Amino acid sequence: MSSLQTVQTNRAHLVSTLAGGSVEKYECLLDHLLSQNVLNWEDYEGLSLVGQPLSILVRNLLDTVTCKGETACKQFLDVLHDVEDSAHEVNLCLQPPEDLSQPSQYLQRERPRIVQLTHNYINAVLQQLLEHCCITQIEIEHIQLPIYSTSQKARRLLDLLRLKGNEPARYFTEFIHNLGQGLVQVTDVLVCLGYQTKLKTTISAQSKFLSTYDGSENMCLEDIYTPSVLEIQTYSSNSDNIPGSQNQDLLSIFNAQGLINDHADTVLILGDAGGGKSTLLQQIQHLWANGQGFHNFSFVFPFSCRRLGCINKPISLRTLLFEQCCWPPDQLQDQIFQYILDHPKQVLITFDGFDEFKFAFTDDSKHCSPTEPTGIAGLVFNLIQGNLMKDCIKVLTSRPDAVNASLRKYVRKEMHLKGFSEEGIQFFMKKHHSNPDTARDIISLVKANSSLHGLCNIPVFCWIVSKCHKQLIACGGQTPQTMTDMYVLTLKHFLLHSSTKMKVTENVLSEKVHSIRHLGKLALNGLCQGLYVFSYHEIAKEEVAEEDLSLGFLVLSRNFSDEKQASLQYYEFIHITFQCFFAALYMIMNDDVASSLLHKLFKWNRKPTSESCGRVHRISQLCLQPILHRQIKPLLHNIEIRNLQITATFVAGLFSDVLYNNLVASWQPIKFPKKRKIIKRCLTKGIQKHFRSIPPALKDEKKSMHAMPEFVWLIKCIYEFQDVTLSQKAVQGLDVDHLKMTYCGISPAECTALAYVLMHLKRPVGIQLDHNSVGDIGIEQLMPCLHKCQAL
Ligand SMILES: Nc1ncnc2c1ncn2[C@@H]1O[C@H](COP(=O)(O)OP(=O)(O)OP(=O)(O)O)[C@@H](O)[C@H]1O
Repeated sequence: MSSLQTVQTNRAHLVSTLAGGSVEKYECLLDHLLSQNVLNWEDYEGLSLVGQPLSILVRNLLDTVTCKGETACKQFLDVLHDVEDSAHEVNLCLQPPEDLSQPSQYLQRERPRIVQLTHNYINAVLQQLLEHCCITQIEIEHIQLPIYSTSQKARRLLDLLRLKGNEPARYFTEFIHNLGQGLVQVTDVLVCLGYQTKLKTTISAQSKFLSTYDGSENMCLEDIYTPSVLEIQTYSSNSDNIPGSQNQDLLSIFNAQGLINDHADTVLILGDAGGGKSTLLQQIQHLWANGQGFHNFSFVFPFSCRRLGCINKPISLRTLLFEQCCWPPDQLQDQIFQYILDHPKQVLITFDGFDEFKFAFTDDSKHCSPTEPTGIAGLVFNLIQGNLMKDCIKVLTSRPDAVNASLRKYVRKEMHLKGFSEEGIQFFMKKHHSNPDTARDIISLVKANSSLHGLCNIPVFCWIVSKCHKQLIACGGQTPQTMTDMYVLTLKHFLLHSSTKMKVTENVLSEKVHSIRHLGKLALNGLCQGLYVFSYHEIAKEEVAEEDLSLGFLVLSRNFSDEKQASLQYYEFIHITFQCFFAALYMIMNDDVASSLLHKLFKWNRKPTSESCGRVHRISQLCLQPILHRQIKPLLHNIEIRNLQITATFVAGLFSDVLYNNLVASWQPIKFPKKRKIIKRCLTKGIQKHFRSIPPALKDEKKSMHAMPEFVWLIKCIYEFQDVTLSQKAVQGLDVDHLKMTYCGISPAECTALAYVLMHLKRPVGIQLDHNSVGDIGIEQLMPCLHKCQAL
């Protein structure tokens, strides 16, 4: 009997078997018939109408096949036989594409196998195609309709690709084929795509909101993110034309411009406190996780050095990635980890806040095994060096001070984050306030007030100004001059808003003195012990009550608090600078804090003492342990230098006339006048010591002084103190013709302070400010001292 006759005589049987079977089986049959050209697309479309009863579709199929004659019927019977046979065991071996100029034909020929191969991972596949702009989100939504089974979704995808032209089909063909020459690699990658989807979901949720906003404001990153000025550090001797030093976008972090060391994998991003380093990383992670950028990375593993520092047991790379970022299904762990190791170029690892890591970088010990556990410091350092995950890009952010020369050997590229430009400030204000009138008022306020303007290029200050705009506008002419003024303003803002009962006219500082004291003690003890995250028990021990927590300065640590139970929650200050601010408040308001301690605050030694070397070990043990109630005095040495400087700057600022009077009226601390005198003396002596170290001029040469960053810090403290006589006194001993301040990390805020002090110079000097980020706003800040500049 011919095949045609077989089909015709067995029609009733075929209809009842096929129509009584599953839709999946019928559609699988169609896939095979299409792939073998028994059916053409027109036939296929007519035979795969959704919503039609299966019996009608089967009858139509038999009609179509019989109309096509003997050969078609034979192929039909063979295919039917194959489909029946392979119901449990499908041959998934894809044939390689011979001719990529005809990708649609390949996809049609391999259709049954592609459907089988991809349907379990269809979400991940669709995501991959979206990221490569092969399909759109709306198309995905159509494919993902809940009426379709996963196989049907895979078929809808293939149907769509046929209509989308050559490029998407070619990408998909390559994608499917490049996965490997066989089943194992194909599933490897698809399994990894599943893991990628999970990782993206986790990171998307983690990066959605800005972490350091107080609890009352749930600010979405994408609603507020403002591009900051990012510059490539080239260390070119020619300061007039530094190639690539201009503002860069986020993609430039990964391109080849400005490479210092081709063989290294670590990109270093430096920036000052509150300059936006964490936010920048968060934006990269957010864009990646939401398929909006950085598509060349299959996996992004974000780490906070603050959190890593608290891992005090040996850990392997594998555990680090899976435990800290995203846990894969148990049975797939080996496969996924092997894929990660085999494809390091597809992996991005970010380490945020290296200055908080508490371990100084060293390349002493080599660790190359991805599965053997080792100490967390060794693991991170070996990743940075490329002994682990060579060729995988690591992005490390840090405040400048924490990076030593031995780390620099492994830096591929160094970039500096310089905060907001003029346009950035305005952009931020407009994003922060949906009411255009409010945004306009704040922008005019900032523009009209030079010192405010100078501060606002640092994002965290921009946020403060924006948040406290009502008080600022109400201040009238008396807007904040210094960084400390800004923090006091924020303090009052938070205190006022924490209680609905409090009236603006009441002295909030005096009302809430106990809360400030509790938070201050916690902050200072924390700084002294390198603690930035506090357990519920530590908080309770420092007598920080619910009422103090409700002020909003301490927020739940996103990294640590997974549990719902109060006793398992961890808190951190909304920003590290606020921890420094509260520590400073505590030092000046508390008569128990000895005045001699203030001397120490301003006389720290840059070289590590034997005690501070030992800190590395001690702190790792202390991390997340209850705070020990020790004397504050001996531990002051242990404060990380940058934080110590910020705290000292706040201490100086709290003694400015305006704040001094305000705080005396609120708290009446007995030792206040004495402490003020000490600070004044420390600052004068500090700067004079600096001048005394200037070597005498060589014969026929001008006498010049090369300022160190500490000089700029002292000037900043003097500015914060806001005392004209102190400024005059500070520079009266400066007898130079040329003041070189290159590489001193000077931004507009420092320019304001420099102008405030240098305007009292007895005679004009030449000032050299290359390799800082002065910019137009900085020059504007320098105006008051320009008459003392022979050359700038
Ligand atoms: N690009 C940005 N767009 C909008 N807001 C920003 C941006 N960068 C920073 N901010 C604001 O400034 C705050 C501080 O920024 P961030 O924590 O990123 O600074 P940082 O450089 O990591 O500081 P630190 O070194 O002290 O940890 C953020 O919480 C946010 O409010």
